Amino acid sequence: MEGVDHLAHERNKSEFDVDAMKIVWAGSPHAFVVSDRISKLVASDPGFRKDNRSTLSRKELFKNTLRKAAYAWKTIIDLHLSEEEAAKLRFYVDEPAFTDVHWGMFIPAIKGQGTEEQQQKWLPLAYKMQIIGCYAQTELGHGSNVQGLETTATFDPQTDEFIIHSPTLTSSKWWPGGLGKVATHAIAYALLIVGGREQGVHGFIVQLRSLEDHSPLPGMTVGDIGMKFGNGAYNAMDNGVLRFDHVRIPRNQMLMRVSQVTCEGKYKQSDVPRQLVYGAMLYVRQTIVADASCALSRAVCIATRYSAVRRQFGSQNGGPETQVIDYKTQQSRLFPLLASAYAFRFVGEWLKWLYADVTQRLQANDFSTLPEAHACTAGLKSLTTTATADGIEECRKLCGGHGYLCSSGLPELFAVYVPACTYEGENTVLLLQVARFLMKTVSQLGSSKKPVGTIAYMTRVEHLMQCRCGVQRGFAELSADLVEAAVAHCQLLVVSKFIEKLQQEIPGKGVKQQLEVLCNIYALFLLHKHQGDFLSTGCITPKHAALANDELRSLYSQVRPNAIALVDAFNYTDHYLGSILGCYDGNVYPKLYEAAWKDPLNESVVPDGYHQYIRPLLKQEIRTARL
Ligand SMILES: CCCCCCCCCCCCCCCCCCCCCCCC(=O)SCCNC(=O)CCNC(=O)[C@H](O)C(C)(C)COP(=O)(O)OP(=O)(O)OC[C@H]1O[C@@H](n2cnc3c(N)ncnc32)[C@H](O)[C@@H]1OP(=O)(O)O
Ligand SMILES: Cc1cc2nc3c(=O)[nH]c(=O)nc-3n(C[C@H](O)[C@H](O)[C@H](O)COP(=O)(O)OP(=O)(O)OC[C@H]3O[C@@H](n4cnc5c(N)ncnc54)[C@H](O)[C@@H]3O)c2cc1C
Repeated sequence: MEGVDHLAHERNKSEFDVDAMKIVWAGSPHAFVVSDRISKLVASDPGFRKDNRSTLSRKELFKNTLRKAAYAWKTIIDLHLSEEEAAKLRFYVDEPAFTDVHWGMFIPAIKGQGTEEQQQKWLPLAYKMQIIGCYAQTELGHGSNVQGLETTATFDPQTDEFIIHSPTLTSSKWWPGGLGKVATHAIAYALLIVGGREQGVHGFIVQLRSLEDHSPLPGMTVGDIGMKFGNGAYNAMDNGVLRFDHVRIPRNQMLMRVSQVTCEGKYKQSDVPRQLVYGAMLYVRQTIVADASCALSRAVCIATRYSAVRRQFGSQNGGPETQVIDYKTQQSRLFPLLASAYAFRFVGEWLKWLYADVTQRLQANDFSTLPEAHACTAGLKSLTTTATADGIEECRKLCGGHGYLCSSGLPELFAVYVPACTYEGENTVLLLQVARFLMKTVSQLGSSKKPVGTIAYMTRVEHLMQCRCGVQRGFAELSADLVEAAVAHCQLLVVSKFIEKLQQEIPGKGVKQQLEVLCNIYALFLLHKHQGDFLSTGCITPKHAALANDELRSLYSQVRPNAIALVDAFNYTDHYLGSILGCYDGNVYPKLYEAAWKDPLNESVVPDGYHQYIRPLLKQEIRTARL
């Protein structure tokens, strides 16, 4: 039935002020207003239609993405959108594109690693999109091991230029988004060689394509690396391959905030740490954490609404069957994911603050919090993306068979999201970075250097004092256990930031109570999942473990009447959700039925290929058929 809200009875059950929760989710009343306005603008504009994406060929999809990016840019200019509004527009357009890497990596790299002069020259061009940049770090042979990159940048004092060269096949740049077909410029990372000496990996601004006709400049071999996981989805992005054949660039195109090469060929290091070369990664990892709560909440919204619509078994006296959301097993799989979405939202907010704080300090040449910021961004990126990718897949299963249809929105969401576990630092490699930071801290316990900030708790963990002398030995041997310790540290961070959020004033009837329930679910679910570790280390007794489990069940019952309202609080439009199963009005079955008839296979009753392949089979003429 058109226009009927099939979930109205669920919405009527809720015990809290949903509008107030929408503001908590958005971050502030202002953020809510902006997000709400832009989401409706995108949803109502046919130029941003996306429901036909899975039926397009790669070439059609890519061209359509180019059109959308140009149309989005025109919208941003015509409507004089602010940076905040433009970022929201990109979010609701919901299509990976070269613009992500241009704004998310190319510009931040110039800002973080370029000198004042370099910023003045390049940033205005990039802000107006008169040049389009990509971030060319990874190579065919090396991604995680950045110091192992093979591309060389050799200084030629005769001409005051660097010669950028790919000496081997494995030194080909491989993966950079936007590189394949669009970018005019790259920040290319290469091993600097000055006066015959290797000086480590540095970033260089390299023009790739002509600004007149887009043809690759001399010495560049560049193209797309091919189809990626899932139909549609991330294939809108032109991840690329690039080889340099002795390409010359002026000396002033090496990003020189961290270290400089003079025209005489002298290599000089500033007093800023070398790690600033990795600054863009710090920034992007922080945005990836914020994005995790969006992707997870989207999947959870779909699975929760559908679980309230779907009925299986349990009919009494011919009455309706049981809504699957009422099964305790469904709740025990779904509600921890709902709680995780909220938990990741708040830790993402906190990480944004931490990043702003470290950036301010770096500008004032205070580098003291950089290692902690690196550990937090790396660890939380790993934790939240792993949990989100797994969570999206769990939501697909929670929707039964219909979750496997593209029209559920979940297969595409998974395909677009899952590379987040690999890009911007492979998740295990990042956890090893956290482990290294934790072990360094342990080795310093008892010295005059007291751990502060997110590791302050370590002084309170007595048995860490006993193991501090041995921690630098056997890191590689114990790395699998150390990765688990790093995960536990990050989980503690998420829980503690959720608790800190609850210590703030939170207006709105029943809002704080709902968040307390979700916070307890998140924490107790982790305790339940890892109870073996807690029991074996004597942190809890079997009685505690049983109590935690009982409490979890009771918390799930408290969430149940509020579940639909808790996902409504994300304020997602049907356009953004892109899911028949998750549509706001819950009118799932007629929409699924109608959508099926729109599939290209249903354009004709008898399929193409019938006369060639089916009829000869049926007529036993297969031996004489021309196949
Ligand atoms: C269609 C719509 C159009 C709409 C238009 C609208 C326009 C407006 C839109 C705006 C949108 C904005 C969107 C933004 C979204 C952005 C999304 C971007 C998408 C991302 C795509 C993915 C990109 C990539 O993947 S780039 C490549 C990333 N690569 C990696 O991450 C490599 C991983 N490897 C490493 O990080 C390192 O090399 C590492 C750390 C593993 C190496 O270890 P190693 O021990 O060898 O390190 P060393 O080099 O020796 O250094 C060690 C030393 O440094 C410390 N350290 C390491 N990393 C860092 C760091 N990042 N920061 C600080 N410190 C670091 C480390 O701890 C060590 O310290 P010690 O003290 O020595 O212990
Ligand atoms: C969709 C997508 C977009 C991307 N966009 C860009 C981009 O714009 N620009 C760019 O430069 N790059 C980009 N990349 C590349 C990406 O950053 C790398 O793929 C990523 O950093 C992982 O590196 P790798 O591929 O070398 O993995 P590997 O390091 O080869 O990982 C393979 C396995 O080895 C393990 N491993 C590696 N090292 C260790 C270790 N020291 N100890 C224990 N285990 C280890 C890993 O855990 C993993 O299981 C993109 C990648 C993808 C998938």
